[in-house]
Amino acid sequence: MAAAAAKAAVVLPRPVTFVTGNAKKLEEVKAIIGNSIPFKSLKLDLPELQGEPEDISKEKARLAALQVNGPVLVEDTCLCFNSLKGLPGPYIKWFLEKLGHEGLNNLLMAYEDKSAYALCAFSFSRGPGAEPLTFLGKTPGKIVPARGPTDFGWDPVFQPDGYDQTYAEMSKEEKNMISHRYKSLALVKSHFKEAGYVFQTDEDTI
Ligand SMILES: O=c1[nH]cnc2c1ncn2[C@@H]1O[C@H](COP(=O)(O)OP(=O)(O)O)[C@@H](O)[C@H]1O
Ligand SMILES: [Mg+2]
Repeated sequence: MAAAAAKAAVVLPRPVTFVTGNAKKLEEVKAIIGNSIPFKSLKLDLPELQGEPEDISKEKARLAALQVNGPVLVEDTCLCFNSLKGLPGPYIKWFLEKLGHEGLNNLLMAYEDKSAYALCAFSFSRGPGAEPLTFLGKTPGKIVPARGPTDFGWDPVFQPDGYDQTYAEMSKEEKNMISHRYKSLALVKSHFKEAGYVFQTDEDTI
């Protein structure tokens, strides 16, 4: 009965499955969480839901947990323009695809305020039926004409506050120290630390 634990550890039946089909996101998540959370990645075709970022993220985690039948992490990224009351927000993927970097700038042509924020929502579900927890990370900045490499989404048109480089012009290490994804994952990491989840491996005989 050594130190009757204040709370029993929650045993998760396997590593957390991070559901994404986006190789660039996966690269950043790996760089940011390293070995702190045992996870594997899986590309699942989940519906792109509509609504508020937090609700979309929770619902996605519920659906993913059912499909995976185990613990899951899902992530969604929004790019929100203050002049447009937060839009394109969760719809940035389609806006970027259809309008490109120049079109995103043009959306703000009629407004003096070019400020925006990148918002990352990670949701974690322990498994089917469990209520997902959501962790939001937000980095404020502004929308600028594209500068820097064009290998990841809207990175070239987003310049975080306090920097004179766009996300795309920054080194990966630098972006990963201040990004919306970093901030959200910092909360995910502290949740895992706090909860002290135990991951059951094949060798365990429970
Ligand atoms: O950190 C980022 N920098 C730049 N673009 C990003 C970043 N994170 C996501 N994106 C892009 O923003 C959009 C967000 O959509 P979503 O989060 O649904 O991506 P996914 O479906 O590709 O995983 C996508 O076009 C994605 O490529
Ligand atoms: Mg998506």
